[in-house]
Amino acid sequence: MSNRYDVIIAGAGPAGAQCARDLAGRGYDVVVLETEAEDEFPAQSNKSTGGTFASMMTSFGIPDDVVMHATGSVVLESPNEHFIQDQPGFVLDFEAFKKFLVEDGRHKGAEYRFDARVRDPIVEDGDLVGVRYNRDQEVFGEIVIDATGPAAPLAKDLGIANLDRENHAIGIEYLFEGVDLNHPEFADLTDAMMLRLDHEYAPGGYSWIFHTGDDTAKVGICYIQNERYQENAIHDRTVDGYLEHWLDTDPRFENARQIAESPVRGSAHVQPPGSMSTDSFMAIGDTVPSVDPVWGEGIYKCMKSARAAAMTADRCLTRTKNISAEEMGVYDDLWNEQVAPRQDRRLMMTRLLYLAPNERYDRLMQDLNKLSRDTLSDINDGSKREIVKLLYPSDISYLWKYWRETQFGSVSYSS
Ligand SMILES: Cc1cc2nc3c(=O)[nH]c(=O)nc-3n(C[C@H](O)[C@H](O)[C@H](O)COP(=O)(O)OP(=O)(O)OC[C@H]3O[C@@H](n4cnc5c(N)ncnc54)[C@H](O)[C@@H]3O)c2cc1C
Repeated sequence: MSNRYDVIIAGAGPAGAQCARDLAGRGYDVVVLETEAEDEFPAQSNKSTGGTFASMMTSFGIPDDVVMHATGSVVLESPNEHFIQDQPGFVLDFEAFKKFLVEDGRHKGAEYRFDARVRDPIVEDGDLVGVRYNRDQEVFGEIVIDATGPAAPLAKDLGIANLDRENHAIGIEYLFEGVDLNHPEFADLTDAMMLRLDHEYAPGGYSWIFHTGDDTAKVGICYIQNERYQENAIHDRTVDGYLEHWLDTDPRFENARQIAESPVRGSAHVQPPGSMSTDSFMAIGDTVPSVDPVWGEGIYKCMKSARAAAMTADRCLTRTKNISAEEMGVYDDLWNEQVAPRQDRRLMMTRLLYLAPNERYDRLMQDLNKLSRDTLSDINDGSKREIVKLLYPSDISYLWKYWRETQFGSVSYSS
């Protein structure tokens, strides 16, 4: 087995595995190091609801057989209102999706090493030349890519990722059967992906029901964990406690039974990305935080960042033959232009959304019902003009709260 590659990728999540597909497809020697054992893969990393849209499926050639259920609409719920947008989507079997990406990458020539927990970068004479994994195993390469999600061991070591605990969002989800998807008190969730803004069930975040066929659905919640976002939270109630509370009090779950044994758990960071590359190094996927305010499309973003990294590696290894920080910086440019344009505004929308009280969510749904489909898509893309249309003078208090949040963090002023 060779121990020298063009590109070393840490992590076989959607980002790492997609990047390997792209690079191997272009003829590069690429190795992916994944901490989980192959016979269990994906175990703990099987952490996503897998809701996505046609653009992701077609852009990355994802086959229908990893789709658990095709949906026809997205529903947004607040405590007393809802908004329905017709939009074809797909709830992926996340395990099958991850396995497909690995197999397809292998087919194209990528090498995978499972049971390989990446520890730190190997730096010689100031140059990054490889990666150390497990106890003392080493692998060498021209370019190293961290795609380990929030773990980010390489990016952290190289001072690239500055993932802040204050911006940490956690999530939990179960698969249920016996869910009443067309309850008279709520919107019809048959063939829908539903996101609910309601601090009773997800203080400082949102909860969801994604239909997965018949009377089954993925049901989960996620929220930002810091004090400011937890103003509406009940002391000592854990994320599991909130999900239980939702299940106990929402009539749609009266006859619901959990199907899968263990819950899906995961986390992400809601914060600006900062720098994403340095000499012969790039950070991709959830190692770099990026959030969509309305739909939360993590998968599409991380696949696009994988493609941007593959394009950059191709350019640096073949065209410019230069892997300096300046050349690798092309990746940062592509990320800001193509992966998550106008990230600052999208981030602001996301944070404002989670800070607003329940009554404001009801009004938001009423307003969304009056807007055109294009307007909503523009809002999700961070259009200032369209965002302003949704704001009221009374929102000044949340804007103020948001400003203080971004200036001072949450714990320093918990009055
Ligand atoms: C509960 C939940 C629900 C979600 N639902 C949706 C959704 O419906 N739609 C959507 O688009 N997005 C969703 N997301 C977000 C989406 O899942 C992520 O954005 C996406 O999985 C990120 O992919 P990634 O490859 O960057 O990282 P990850 O998926 O985190 O993959 C990282 C990989 O690296 C491996 N790894 C970690 N540490 C090491 C190490 N030291 N060495 C080697 N390997 C390592 C892990 O085992 C894993 O395989 C959800 C996230 C959560 C937590």
